Amino acid sequence: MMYQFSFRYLSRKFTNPIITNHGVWEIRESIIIRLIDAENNIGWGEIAPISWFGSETLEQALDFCHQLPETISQEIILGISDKLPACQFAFESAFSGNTETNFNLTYSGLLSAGKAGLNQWGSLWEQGYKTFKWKIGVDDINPELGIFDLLISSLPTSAKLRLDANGGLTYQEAELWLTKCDQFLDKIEFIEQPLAVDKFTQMQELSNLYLTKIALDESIANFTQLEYCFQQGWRGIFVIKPGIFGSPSRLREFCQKYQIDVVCSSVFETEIGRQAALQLASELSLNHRAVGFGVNHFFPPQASNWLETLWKTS
Ligand SMILES: O=C(O)CCC(=O)c1ccccc1C(=O)O
Ligand SMILES: [Mg+2]
Repeated sequence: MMYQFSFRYLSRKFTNPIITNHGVWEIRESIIIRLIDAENNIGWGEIAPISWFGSETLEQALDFCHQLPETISQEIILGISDKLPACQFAFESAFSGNTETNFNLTYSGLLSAGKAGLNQWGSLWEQGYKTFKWKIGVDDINPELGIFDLLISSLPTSAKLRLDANGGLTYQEAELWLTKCDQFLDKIEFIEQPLAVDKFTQMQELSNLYLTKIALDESIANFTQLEYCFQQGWRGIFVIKPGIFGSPSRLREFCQKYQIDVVCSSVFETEIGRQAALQLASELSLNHRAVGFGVNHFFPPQASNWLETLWKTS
């Protein structure tokens, strides 16, 4: 099978910059790809790398697209290097051929870091969100623990909260957070990536010492890392970002074989990457945990004809 290939660069501004332990993220850049087969069927894909998470950079993805010929084969797609996981995802999912849009999923709403998160969950709750995620490890631990107290006591009893440290805590800070969370077991779903990627053994230790569940995220950003952590005996939660993880078929195979406890999450993609990622999420979310695909992160919202408009520009 041969495809005509074209691509466009896209950049969008976050309504509220995303603040994590890695710094401030204001603009989401990505690449939309289009593949057309011999019968004129069109497949769309999105390359949305996050290099600080371990994927390729946007520049590397652009270089890859620029060096491809205008007509590409299935072999080229299946042969994309593991060093370009966001590209693997985009090209492989462009022709996954699924048009389902009504996934049987529940969604987690992302709150801003710091005090700003305190007055955001209410409107999300009214929209039906029951699970929220709040970034920690952004400010000093004491003020953050103070804001946490306010947040956890204001949330309704049936709400669930996830804390995401993006690998930014020390071992001692993680112990303080886990001690705190163990007092709210009914409301805390898990702590995500408390320690840096090179602190796997310590995270395993923490998961044995505390009742609050721990989820790995940065530690399992791609297939090699996922296999490593699984082989080392990780049986906690696995946060998977399909958009940067790599080949969707290889991911599907692994999850089905080992039945791991998965939480799928967004990489702030457009509806193109989102559709493909949610399709995977609906297949992989065995425990039906809420997926981290909140909405309305961008301003202005995309017009309904944005793709058409994007392809008119060059
Ligand atoms: O998982 C979610 O709920 C939202 C997505 C999210 O938090 C995220 C999005 C882009 C990059 C990193 C992360 C993260 O989980 O750390
Ligand atoms: Mg995370």
